[in-house]
Amino acid sequence: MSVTNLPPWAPAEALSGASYSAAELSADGDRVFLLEQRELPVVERYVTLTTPAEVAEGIRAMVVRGAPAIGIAAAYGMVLAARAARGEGAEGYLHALRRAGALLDASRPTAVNLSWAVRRALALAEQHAPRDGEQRFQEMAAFARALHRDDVAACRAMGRLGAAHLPDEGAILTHCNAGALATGGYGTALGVIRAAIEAGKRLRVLADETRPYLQGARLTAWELHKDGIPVEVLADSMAGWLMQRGEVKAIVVGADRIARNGDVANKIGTYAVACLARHHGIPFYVAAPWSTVDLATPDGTAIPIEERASDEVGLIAGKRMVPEGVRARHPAFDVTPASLITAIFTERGEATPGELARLAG
Ligand SMILES: CSC[C@H]1O[C@H](OP(=O)(O)O)[C@H](O)[C@@H]1O
Repeated sequence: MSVTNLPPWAPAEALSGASYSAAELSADGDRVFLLEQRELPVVERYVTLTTPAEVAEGIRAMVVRGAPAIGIAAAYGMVLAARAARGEGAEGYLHALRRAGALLDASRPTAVNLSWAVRRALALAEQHAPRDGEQRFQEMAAFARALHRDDVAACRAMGRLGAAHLPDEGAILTHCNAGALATGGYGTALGVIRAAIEAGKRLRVLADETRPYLQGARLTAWELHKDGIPVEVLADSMAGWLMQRGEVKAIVVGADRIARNGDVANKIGTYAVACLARHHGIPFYVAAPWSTVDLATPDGTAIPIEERASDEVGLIAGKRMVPEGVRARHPAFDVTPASLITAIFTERGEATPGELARLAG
């Protein structure tokens, strides 16, 4: 693994459509570039990875995070596996891709985009295994790049749909980071906000800091400030007070897995925000690509919730905040019931949670 302070790709190569990107594949398909999100907003630094195991560790350790972004990173990890297996016959190739897929799929459990991307890569591997090694590798790279491009297009499509539901002016509350840094580019929840502002709406953003990884304070604020979009950061305890004072006009969040009945798994704290929104009669919107919808999961009780290390809560910038010997709970996600959600925006259309299956096509 190597580290650089500048995007290691030529500007024309980035599929994100921005000067930065959560994950990119080199032109030769031999390296995966991840923006080291644990060091933002202070340092913009990129890590260059060359094996599926390194990509899996980058996802587990949250170098790259965000449901669509980790799906894209996993797809790029499968490209590295296909490249390394160019000299293998069909059986050896499939064994190598299955091993890489298992590593990548095991890196984080909640975002369905990860397993969705690995499943699609393995389906392609099954289909082209008998072909020449170089041809398999190029086909896997084309698949992964198309998945990245499709995600950016999906973000822009759902952004346009959602933008119509936002007020002409006022403050929009967000939770966690569902922006370009969590996707292939442009963002889901932040894509709705970007599209609304591009359409002339005079909006500003209240970004929940979102302890303990601080995706809101460190990542959402960094993205929006870079775009010149007005943003203020809130401690997670402040949202209710600002809703009670009438300052919050709407709420838009992302998702990591949407069950068939419309229940939504998202960053821990989302459920509390949704309860407050309902109490104050404020619209609560979810924006997510169809790759986040999991029709095989009947409802939110069946969504696996990632438990992360206690010290990710107990330490802040390496400084101990919880006494030694005292455990800090760390569920990384919670589930917001469909009944608290006003509408879900996807690239296939918008739906109330109960109507989601209608978009399945
Ligand atoms: C556009 S998906 C973003 C989604 O993923 C985040 O989780 P994490 O930062 O732990 O990967 C969070 O739940 C966001 O809403």
